[in-house]
Amino acid sequence: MKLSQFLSFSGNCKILKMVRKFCVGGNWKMNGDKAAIAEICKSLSGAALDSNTEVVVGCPALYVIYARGLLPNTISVAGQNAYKVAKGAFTGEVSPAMLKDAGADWVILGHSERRQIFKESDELIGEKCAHALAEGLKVIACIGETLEEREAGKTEEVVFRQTGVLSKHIKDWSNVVLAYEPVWAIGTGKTATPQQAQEVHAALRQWLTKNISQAVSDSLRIQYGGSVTAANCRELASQPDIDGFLVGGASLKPEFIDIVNAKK
Ligand SMILES: O=C[C@H](O)COP(=O)(O)O
Repeated sequence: MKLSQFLSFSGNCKILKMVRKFCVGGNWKMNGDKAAIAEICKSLSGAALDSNTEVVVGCPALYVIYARGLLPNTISVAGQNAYKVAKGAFTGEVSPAMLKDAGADWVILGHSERRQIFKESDELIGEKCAHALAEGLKVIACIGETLEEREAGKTEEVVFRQTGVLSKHIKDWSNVVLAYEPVWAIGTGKTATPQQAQEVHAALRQWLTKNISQAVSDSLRIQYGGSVTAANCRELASQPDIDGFLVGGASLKPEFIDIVNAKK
């Protein structure tokens, strides 16, 4: 093989390695009842969704079976939390095995609302991720800095620390999506600019290369979350290191379909 052919071949391999399937999650949080969930599922079932985008809806645990029964198989269902062990005397908790049994394929872990309101530590979130993966669930692991931390110039320090603790517990990243959600952008209408989000995603990818492996850095999907709407999703989706979204408020509305189709 001539040098020019080799360079072109290796260049193409690099491009192939970079292809990560866009993944959009809707996090319904503690919203909805049977009527509202039926309405959302009906609208998603009838929509023309980009088949190149993976779609996951994060449903309150109580409604996982119900939503699963109403959605097409092309849309996965996620729990929004799960405990770190399979069963036992943990009143009020739900295990990954239970979510799986109810029809969920995914679980969202480490959301900032879990970290801040329910005081979940980095360590507990890491343990939950390890157990959920061991039980066969795919995991959307959330990280992100508060406004105070951003203003103190600590964004990278915080997200690297959170990812570092995850990496102590996660040995195989193939069933993980990382969701970067700056806390100051969640539910506030203040979206990170595409440049701000891209900057953190690119820094995370460099961190992954240095601290885990080039393969994980190339293949791990990093979603952006925080006031994503139909109006801002396309520009965010055009950033090279943004591989999807984790959507809160807008996932309860018909505009979620436009967000799923942001790459179309
Ligand atoms: O999990 C989703 C995030 O908390 C974003 O929520 P939001 O889209 O309502 O800002």
